Amino acid sequence: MLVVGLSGGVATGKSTVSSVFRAHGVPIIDADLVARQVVVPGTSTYKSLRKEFGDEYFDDEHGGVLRRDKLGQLIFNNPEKRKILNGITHPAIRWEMLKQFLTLLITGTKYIVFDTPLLFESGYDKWIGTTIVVWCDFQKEVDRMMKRDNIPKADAEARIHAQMDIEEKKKRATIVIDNNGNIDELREKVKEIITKMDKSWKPFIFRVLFGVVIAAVPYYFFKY
Ligand SMILES: Nc1ncnc2c1ncn2[C@@H]1O[C@H](COP(=O)(O)OP(=O)(O)OP(=O)(O)O)[C@@H](O)[C@H]1O
Repeated sequence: MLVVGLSGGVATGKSTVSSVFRAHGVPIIDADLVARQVVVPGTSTYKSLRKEFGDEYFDDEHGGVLRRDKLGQLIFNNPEKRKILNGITHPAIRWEMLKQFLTLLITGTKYIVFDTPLLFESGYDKWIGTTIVVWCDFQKEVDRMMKRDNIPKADAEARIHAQMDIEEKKKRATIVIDNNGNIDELREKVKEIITKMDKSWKPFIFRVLFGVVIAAVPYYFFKY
């Protein structure tokens, strides 16, 4: 199975790109979604967070859900608290993503998209054959974020500056998608990429190699 890593800047269009893949029937492992799933009330991660950060970060009027905005504000300028938060959530996120990955591996899907904003920061890109970075000009990124999230310009700019420079991500990517045009143009670009991937032999070659490795294990086990 070929794993395609999808990343980019904040609000540069990753979700829009992944929705085109999804509509084409390609399974998506969405790191943002997983990060939300592991902190739903009742999970062990939720309980650890509540114990560590206190009740004020949970909305008991709405089922006790985590107040992500409030916690986000706390950790934005507090590296120590951010480290604690990551120490609690990251193992759970990694485990959940691994489970999803293994499930898809068994189903024999041709390729999957691994949608994660921090693909390069986390170092996962080293393990992934094909990486896609979607980008747009800084001003467009700020405007789209302000409009979508209803936040002031300074906050949008701060969120962009908190991430790895988009030029660095573009340099490391296998495929770069320019999203300075309109949404229909973006969708067309993604469809072209999907067409090329559908024709690619890479997943087939990976599958054969995987089959050889799987067959070799019992062979050597019984032989020696
Ligand atoms: N080409 C485009 N023209 C106009 N608006 C766009 C375009 N592409 C995306 N948008 C809009 O910009 C916003 C951000 O897009 P999207 O949510 O896909 O980005 P994202 O990279 O997934 O964001 P995040 O980093 O927050 O996960 C959305 O409101 C989306 O509708």
